[in-house]
Amino acid sequence: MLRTGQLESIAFFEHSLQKAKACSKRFICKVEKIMNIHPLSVYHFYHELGFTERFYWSNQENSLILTGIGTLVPFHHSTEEQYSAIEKEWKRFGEQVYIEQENCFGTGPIALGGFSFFDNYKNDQDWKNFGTSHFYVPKLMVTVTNEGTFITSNYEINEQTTVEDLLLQYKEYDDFLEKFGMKQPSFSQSECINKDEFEPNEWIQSVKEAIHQMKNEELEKVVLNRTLNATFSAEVNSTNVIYELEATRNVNYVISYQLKDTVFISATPERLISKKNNTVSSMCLAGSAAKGITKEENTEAANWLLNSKKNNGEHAFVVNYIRETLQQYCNELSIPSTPRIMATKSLLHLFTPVEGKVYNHVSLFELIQALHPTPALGGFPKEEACKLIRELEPVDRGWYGAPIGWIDLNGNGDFAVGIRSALIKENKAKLYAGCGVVQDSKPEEEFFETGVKFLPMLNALGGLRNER
Ligand SMILES: C=C(O[C@H]1C=CC=C(C(=O)O)[C@@H]1O)C(=O)O
Repeated sequence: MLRTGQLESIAFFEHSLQKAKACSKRFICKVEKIMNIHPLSVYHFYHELGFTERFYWSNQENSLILTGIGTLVPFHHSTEEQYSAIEKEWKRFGEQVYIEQENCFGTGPIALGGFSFFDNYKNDQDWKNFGTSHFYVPKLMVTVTNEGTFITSNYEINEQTTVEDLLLQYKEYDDFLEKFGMKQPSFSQSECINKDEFEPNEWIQSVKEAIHQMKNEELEKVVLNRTLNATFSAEVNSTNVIYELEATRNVNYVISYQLKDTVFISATPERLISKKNNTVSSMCLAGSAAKGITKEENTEAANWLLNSKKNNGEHAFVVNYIRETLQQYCNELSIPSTPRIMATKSLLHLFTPVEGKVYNHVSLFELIQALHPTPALGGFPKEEACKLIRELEPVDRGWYGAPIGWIDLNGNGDFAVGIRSALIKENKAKLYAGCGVVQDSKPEEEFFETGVKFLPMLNALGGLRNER
């Protein structure tokens, strides 16, 4: 399956092991271009290699699909300095890995992972595998780009490691790809047997309370989240959920991150920040309207949204915040003065793209830390809004609404905001949806909006099957 012949592989491992040992490296990375395989097959059959972690990432144009399985090195920190701690460890890893040649974008050693919404979140059972930050370098990763399909395999070595040890490991990956790389996963959706919106009346009361506080205090916007618990007749198959999300996608990202028995999955329209050399991209996404059925209804909804004072106000907090934050890191920044419409499956949003050029010393982790949470997920002012969220929300956000993505050793990468998401464990899923609350919000309308935000994920999970 792998393109490299046996002799070439022997030569590669002999050469790189010798080089790596000579400069005291602890890891070796091998990248190969291969014939097409479907990354979802690798994602689906990961346990055949005895792995318990897997990651799936695809962006809007499918210009980058990543599937990582197994952990070579984990990085996780529960301190409040998790961004700088992860960055430090990532740099250290970079110094310890032997790479034969400069790799194409999206291949080679990549760390996949994310952060929790709050630095010091409550010890929530649902999120116990995830913590405040979790990243890992996968043992095996498939990358699909416009340039083809690539396999990255990463190996840990020590003084005793022999070429035969590495070849044995390599053969295991090769056999796995030979056997499963083309095999169609069995897509079976489990039936939803119960759907329960968590404390709907209490949530509406919380929105009223937030609006009330805005009258007296300096708080101007807060984003409140609510949850829906769904139970299924059998274990939820996350391959199937990804497949459904991909088949009906019109969001920027489909992401899945599994640690042990828990999977966080998000079909999110929202990018927090991406970086390629000095170019960064972000976006302002806030202000929503439900889509209509006909084209005329959608045009009407889009016009309404573009002219809605309340939604434009909600959106402006995000634009101002992202502008003020990125200005500190960029020598060029381009943000259009008026928002446009972004359409997802069930909603229209106000959307303003952001492009910039950062100073040479600026890192992706620095930008993530500075931006998160934007007023699209926290509120404005940030501290007041976050304080109120913690007071009013009974369910921990975990990784909902937080940065999730990947980074390479050149410091390039892409981080999305984990909204329109669910946490899946066995036959249960908890879905998350939030909305911006401002002084002229109507609690029932916000309730409706969050209800619409649940739908694409609920649908992909199979929760709307009997209602279509
Ligand atoms: C907080 C969420 O959406 C954000 C992104 C787009 C529009 C939003 C809004 O109109 O309230 C939210 O700011 C969510 O989907 O959970």
